[in-house]
Amino acid sequence: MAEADRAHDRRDGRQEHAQRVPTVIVDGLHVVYRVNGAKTGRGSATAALSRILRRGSGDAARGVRTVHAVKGVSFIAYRGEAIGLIGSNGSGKSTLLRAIAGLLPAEKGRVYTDGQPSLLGVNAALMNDLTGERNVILGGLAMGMSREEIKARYQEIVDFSGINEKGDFISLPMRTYSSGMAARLRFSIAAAKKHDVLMIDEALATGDRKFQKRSEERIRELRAEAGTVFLVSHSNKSIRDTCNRVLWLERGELRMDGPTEEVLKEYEKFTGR
Ligand SMILES: Nc1ncnc2c1ncn2[C@@H]1O[C@H](COP(=O)(O)OP(=O)(O)OP(=O)(O)O)[C@@H](O)[C@H]1O
Repeated sequence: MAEADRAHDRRDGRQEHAQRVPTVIVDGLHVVYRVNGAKTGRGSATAALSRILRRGSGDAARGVRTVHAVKGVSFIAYRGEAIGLIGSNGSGKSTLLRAIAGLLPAEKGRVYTDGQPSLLGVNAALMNDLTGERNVILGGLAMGMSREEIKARYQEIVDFSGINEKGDFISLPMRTYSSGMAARLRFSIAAAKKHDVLMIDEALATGDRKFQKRSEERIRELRAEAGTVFLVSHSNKSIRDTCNRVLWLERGELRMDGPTEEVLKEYEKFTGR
């Protein structure tokens, strides 16, 4: 090939690259949980001793049960995408997100990410005995924001959460909040920062309708800011309103991956809704 052609190809490649930047690559991922002492009637000291003395080193010999939660999942997520994760209870959605966030090891296969993905609700290391106010600072610092950045965005975070709509709750310890209020504050803190990859697990289901609308709006903004958003939800409406692409998991396997409407149509046929 002539040098000019090669240069042209390189330019084309760069253009393509500029248009679709991968943020998460999941390649043949398997995740297996190991549960110790899962069988009943094995809690006694003698049973434990005989387990220790038993020969063999396999999981079964050690009395460990395994749950194969994610089975050979592969996909590439790009910048600017909002990807919904759907599937029946126990299909592996949360497990997949936790593995992408680096919180669970891969049994087989690989996960490549651009930067550190933020998993909402886990990465926000909030403390129940501290006030909402202190938690905004703590959560902000935990996400890598500077004190100045947090100060500048503090009011916006509190306003977005709506915690103070019914009185001065932000100066009370978080343990006095309802689960919905706590979830709203967590979402507001996480959403205050620009994320390369933001993963939200059912967060929208906890707030009331007004807050859901606000958070859906924020997800659209985060997407526009060129990050990638993953959303696990059992609400097909939330998925429709916020996501442009959907991954459908069933029994740990990726059953379908495509545009929201196409996948939801098949999923609704499957669930009979
Ligand atoms: N900590 C754990 N230890 C052992 N098994 C687990 C653990 N967490 C989840 N599992 C199992 O892994 C499988 C996938 O669970 P996961 O929570 O990822 O599903 P999900 O699709 O998020 O479900 P849901 O819609 O009910 O939240 C299930 O069979 C579940 O029992």
